[in-house]
Amino acid sequence: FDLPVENDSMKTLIPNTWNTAYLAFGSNIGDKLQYIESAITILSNDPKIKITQTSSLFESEPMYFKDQDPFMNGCIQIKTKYLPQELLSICKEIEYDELKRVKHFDNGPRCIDLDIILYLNSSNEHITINEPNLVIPHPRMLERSFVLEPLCELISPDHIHPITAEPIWNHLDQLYANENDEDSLWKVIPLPNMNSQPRFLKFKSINKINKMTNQPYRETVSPTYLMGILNVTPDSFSDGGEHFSTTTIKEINFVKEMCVQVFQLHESIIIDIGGCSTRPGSIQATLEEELKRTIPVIKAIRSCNELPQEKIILSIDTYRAEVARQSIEAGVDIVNDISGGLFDDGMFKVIAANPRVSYVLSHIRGDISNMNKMNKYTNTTTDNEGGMNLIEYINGKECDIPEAQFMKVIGRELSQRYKLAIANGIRRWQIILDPGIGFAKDSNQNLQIIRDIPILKNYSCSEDGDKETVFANFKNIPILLGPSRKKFIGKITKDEDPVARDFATGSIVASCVGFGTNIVRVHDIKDCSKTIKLADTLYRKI
Ligand SMILES: Nc1nc2ncc(COP(=O)(O)O)nc2c(=O)[nH]1
Repeated sequence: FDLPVENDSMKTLIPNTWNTAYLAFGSNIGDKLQYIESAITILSNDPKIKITQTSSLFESEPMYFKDQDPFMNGCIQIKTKYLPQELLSICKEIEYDELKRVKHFDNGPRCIDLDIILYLNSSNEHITINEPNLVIPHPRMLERSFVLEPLCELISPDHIHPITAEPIWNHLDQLYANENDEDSLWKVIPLPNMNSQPRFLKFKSINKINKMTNQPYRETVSPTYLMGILNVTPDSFSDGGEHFSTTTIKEINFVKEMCVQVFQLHESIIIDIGGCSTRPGSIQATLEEELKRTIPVIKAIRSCNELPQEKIILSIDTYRAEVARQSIEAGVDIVNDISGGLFDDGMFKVIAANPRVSYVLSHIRGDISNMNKMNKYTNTTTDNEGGMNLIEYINGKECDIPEAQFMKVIGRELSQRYKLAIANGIRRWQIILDPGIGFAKDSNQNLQIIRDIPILKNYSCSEDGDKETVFANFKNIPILLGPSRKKFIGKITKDEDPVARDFATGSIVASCVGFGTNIVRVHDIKDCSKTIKLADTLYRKI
């Protein structure tokens, strides 16, 4: 687009005030995430820069020059006192002086690339620049899904491009409407390296047009992950503690048997180790007891060289920060916290200190003893809490249809936890969402959660008028559901005994996949590995 060289926007910059900028990053050499993390850390250590949001991480095929490794891309939102040209110098210093980038040729391989995409003054007005060494908005941003996709996670659907005068979200839809395969991206969630090899959870959705309604929609096209439950508690309602033992031999043999079954159909398995039952009304184990049950099992699994370690993703099912911390040290890759950080103020800091550990942020109300009395989800109970003037979107459009109200309330409450997690330094790319089946929901609401997964996946909200708050957008964040053997199933099938609900759980698991769930947490690993494979083939054609 043709920008006037001289324009008034630069005159609106007030010295020494906090302005907003959006930077795009990319790397396709070496440990890409290490370079990205290093660049973000250097920026955050600068007193004139505050990192306010990071996007998801995406893997994309190289544009322009094809014969090179795939890129890892994303965006960050910063507050900065640097003027645009000063910020450009900071980015170049980080690329070439700090991280030793060597430029071979245009669009060639690079360890790190930092581009200024957008720059807004302290009144949130766009600054436009057209100088030989700096053009803002970035002149090629509208042709790049690896910039627009992460950028649109951080800006509201109403955010207008200052030159085209169109919402930037619309430019992303227009780009995808071309249906070019190289525009579709893999969302990657980093896990701790193993034998210095990077590991990731990978997810992919594509934008499609419904040929009958001509309406755009997003379709999940990546395989569903199976999360197998390994409860090492004596009272977990569903498996009666069949795995609870003072030695870890039983657990190791159980894991070996699971792997044999699952790896016939799936590339990897997530094993979720639980040392403290969260059955409604259950007595909570002490911290010491939970540590004694879980840490030895994690260490035993991780030290067993008969297991294909790189294909085993370990998760700890805990709401305690100290259990999470010691479990990470012992080798878990995911912290699965049913409380969304509510039960232990220290949890978010532990997760933020480990940017390669993934975090399941779940929805709940109250605590284990009273949560099932707190299942009133009408708009009057939660909106305008603390006077916030919330604008909520589904698929980028404000939506007030009654059918969406239930999941909007869950999305709203989850978004409060999400913003707090981000404010405590957790990266968006670490987060998996779980709307909490069986936690402060009645049977019908548990069924509605499964039906409404597409609403949650497309939920976003901004606090109108408050420039300081984070725009919470759940697009591209994977959804985990844990329906296995739960009471809402038994109520329909008349199965009092949870273990008798396994066959019915299989049907529910297939439905979860059909509604777009990305990870399903199950007890009956053998049969559900087949159910998930079938459902992926049927619904995702993979
Ligand atoms: N993320 C997540 N974790 C969980 N942990 C335990 C239970 C309780 O079920 P169990 O006692 O049968 O394991 N449910 C969930 C769940 O729904 N989601």
